Amino acid sequence: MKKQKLVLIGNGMAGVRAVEEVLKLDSEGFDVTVFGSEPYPNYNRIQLSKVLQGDTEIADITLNTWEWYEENGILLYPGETVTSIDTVNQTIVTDKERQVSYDKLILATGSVPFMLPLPGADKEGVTAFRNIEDCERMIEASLSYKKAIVIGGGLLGLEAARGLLNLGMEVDVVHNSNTLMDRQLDNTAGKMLQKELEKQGMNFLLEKQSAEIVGESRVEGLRFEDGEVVKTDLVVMAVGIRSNMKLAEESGIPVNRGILVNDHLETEVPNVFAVGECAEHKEMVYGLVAPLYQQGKEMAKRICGETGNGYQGSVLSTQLKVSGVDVFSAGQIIEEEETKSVTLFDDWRGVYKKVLVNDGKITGAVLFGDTKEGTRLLNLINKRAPIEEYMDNKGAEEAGADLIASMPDTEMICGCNGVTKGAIVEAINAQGLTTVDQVKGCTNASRSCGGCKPLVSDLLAHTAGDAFEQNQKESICACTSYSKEEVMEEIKAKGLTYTKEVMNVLGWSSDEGCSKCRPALNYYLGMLNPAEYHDEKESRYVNERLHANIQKNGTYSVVPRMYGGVTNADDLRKIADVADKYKVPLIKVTGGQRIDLFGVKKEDLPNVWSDLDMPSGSAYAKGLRTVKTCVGADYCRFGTKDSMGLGIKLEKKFEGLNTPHKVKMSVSACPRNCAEGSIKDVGITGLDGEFEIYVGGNGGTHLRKANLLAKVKTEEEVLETTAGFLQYYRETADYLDRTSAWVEKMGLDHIKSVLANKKTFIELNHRMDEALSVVQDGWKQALEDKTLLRDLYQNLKVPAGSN
Ligand SMILES: Cc1cc2nc3c(=O)[nH]c(=O)nc-3n(C[C@H](O)[C@H](O)[C@H](O)COP(=O)(O)OP(=O)(O)OC[C@H]3O[C@@H](n4cnc5c(N)ncnc54)[C@H](O)[C@@H]3O)c2cc1C
Ligand SMILES: NC(=O)c1ccc[n+]([C@@H]2O[C@H](COP(=O)([O-])OP(=O)(O)OC[C@H]3O[C@@H](n4cnc5c(N)ncnc54)[C@H](O)[C@@H]3O)[C@@H](O)[C@H]2O)c1
Ligand code: SF4
Ligand code: FES
Repeated sequence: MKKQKLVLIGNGMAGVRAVEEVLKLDSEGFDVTVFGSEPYPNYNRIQLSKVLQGDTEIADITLNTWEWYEENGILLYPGETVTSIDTVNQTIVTDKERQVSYDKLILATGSVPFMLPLPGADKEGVTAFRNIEDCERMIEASLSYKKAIVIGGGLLGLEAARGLLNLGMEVDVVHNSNTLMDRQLDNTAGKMLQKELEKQGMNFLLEKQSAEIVGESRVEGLRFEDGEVVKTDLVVMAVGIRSNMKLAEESGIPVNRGILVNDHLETEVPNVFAVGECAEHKEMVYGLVAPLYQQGKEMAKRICGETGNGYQGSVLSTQLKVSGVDVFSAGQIIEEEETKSVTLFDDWRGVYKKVLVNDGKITGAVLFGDTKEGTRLLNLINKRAPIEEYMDNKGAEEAGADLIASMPDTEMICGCNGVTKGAIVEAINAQGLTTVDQVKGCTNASRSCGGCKPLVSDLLAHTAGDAFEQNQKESICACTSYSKEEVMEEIKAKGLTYTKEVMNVLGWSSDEGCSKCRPALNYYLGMLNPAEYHDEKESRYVNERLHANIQKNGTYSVVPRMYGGVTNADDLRKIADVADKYKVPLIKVTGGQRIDLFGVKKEDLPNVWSDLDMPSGSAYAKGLRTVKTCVGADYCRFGTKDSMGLGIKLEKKFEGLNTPHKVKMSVSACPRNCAEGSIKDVGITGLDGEFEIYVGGNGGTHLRKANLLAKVKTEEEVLETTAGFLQYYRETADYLDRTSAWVEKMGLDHIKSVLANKKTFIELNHRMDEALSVVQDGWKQALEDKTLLRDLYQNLKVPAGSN
């Protein structure tokens, strides 16, 4: 049967989940095309709070990898915005003038942050907090500026404020009412929350009306209506969101506060659906993922021609993601005339619980300081349970009964994803799951805000018993319970030689593995057996497979190697000729002292490399990127050493080496450290008669100053110590750990003691030499292998917006 064309506008959390639901019901029925204005695959927007707070990284919040789209045959156009819909001829047009027809269209355009229309709101230093760019903007501001104001004391504002405090800024939160989170908490809980956050260092300006953002081109202060001006370098607006429905409205699809939909998420226009924050269902527009995911499930049934009761609306519950503060609320928050409540207020322990009752039925709850009962209360509110049900169980809990054991199977464990205790227990028993990650992989529980992780963990301990206890170690991914160390042991003991074999022999739960374990296994296998192992291109991330970095607009960047940042007229001429011939729109000098050609079309990549005839700079690789050097003794009057010469030697020695994550190095010829060794994975400083070797520095999001590993006398010793350090990192780090994280994990003293052991040091160097003996240049290898060339550059299914 001919496949139907399903087009999704909006590559965000609600839209992509809805597509997952469609594929679950009918994996063969649709050709799916996805447009997303943001230049990324679908990521967990919720976790941006955690990124800002320094608990996770942007790289770790991807929900659906590039490979996921590819594997499911989905055509993704990232960084491309749909600008109009012709609902009569069933076509859409994008800002790149691409026209695509559809049989079924899903609008999942989300929300736009509401920006207060204050005079001065367009100044530099004023931002929303909605997407990766906003998050990066705040992190960047924290590197140069000291003071921030967050306007809005709701969930978003408080999570942003906690993040900015963690980034070392002073933070004022400006709120227009006298209670924080006034949409989610009552006055008592709001005041307790304020006290707790003040202890953490937040300053509150309550009942304040902002009037103007003052400053020249950049924000310098915020003026209130009462005339007071508070100084600031950054203003974050977190005063709510508005449905993003402009496209729908302009295309004649009926809207109100959102795009109007019925119980099956159908708009009033045939074959056009809307889901997520852009949709309005029964006068409600939702701003949390739980209802959006429920909507997606019901919509998928209708799209796949299945029957269902349709979406019936959701009871909202919220939890603030600020560590050290437990707040939960659900359903009704404030008492009405007929409302009764069960209240506990323990000022001593800082615990407050209020359960609201109408007609003997539980209708809402507010918890502060102890939120263990949150999920249970949400379940009771959802089924409008009689208050006795809560009180009876409360007795059991107080008598010490196990909360998890006493939960019925129908009770919800993961509110975001609608996963019940019964579903998790069934998955644990049927598939022998022993880790939270595995439960996430199989059931979706804990895949969104992560708030239910402790409950999932308790449930695992209760259901899997010993197996869970033994498995407190981190498994590589949800496909297996094996840790990295165990997998490496098994590879060595059983002589395993390729990724599928490892998965097979070690009983992976999925035959194909996943985007987390495939690249990791490929790395571990190659590292353990460099001479024999055939690198599996298909197990690498897409940038590494293509030997180029995909850019926002779907084109690629090309960086030839420029050893030690030193170049010559011939190379510069070649680069200029290539730039002219392929109409390269941007030539940029990088922070690593080389030249980047931006905007190269995918189909031009092989010819560009061939014409350049220079080694690849591996700017895409988990391997040595750059060795930055200062000008050194030959030219600088402070220089004590030939920093450029040593930099070139280091780069020539380690280029092409695979490492768990990217590695950046530098060499400076005096302690003035012009090549910035204190933020490099390996930074060398030349002194009179010796070199200092610093390791584990990081200049990115998680700034880390490098530690002094060793002082040595000669260049030879620098090369050997670097080799010993890098090989030990290669052998013991988890795949995707930067040296900064690894040094913290292992401890500097431990690494020093390993390298101080002469025998171990020689063996590490020996194994490094073995690894280096087989490295190949990525571009050369691709150019020489015609099959590879064809597979990589002609068969790639993700056009990523390419022309
Ligand atoms: C920092 C932060 C923390 C949060 N924490 C929580 C939490 O703890 N719990 C919770 O439940 N929720 C939380 N949320 C809310 C949650 O992230 C949203 O409810 C959810 O992401 C909405 O999903 P969506 O798909 O409707 O919209 P979005 O995720 O915004 O996706 C819409 C996408 O469509 C794209 N788009 C729009 N128009 C077009 C067009 N014309 N063409 C192509 N693409 C287009 C947009 O660029 C966007 O990428 C948080 C939100 C933020 C910002
Ligand atoms: N943990 C979570 O669940 C979480 C975290 C972050 C964001 N979110 C979601 O993201 C969306 C945006 O969050 P939000 O906090 O911006 O929205 P919100 O509407 O929940 O809160 C905005 C707050 O700003 C206040 N406000 C409005 N105008 C103001 C003004 N002029 N001056 C000072 N204060 C003002 C409001 O009183 C309100 O308390 C919401 O849908 C929210 O549910 C959820
Ligand atoms: S690090 Fe020292 S030697 Fe090198 S350029 Fe700077 S001042 Fe000169
Ligand atoms: S409750 Fe949010 S991920 Fe489970």
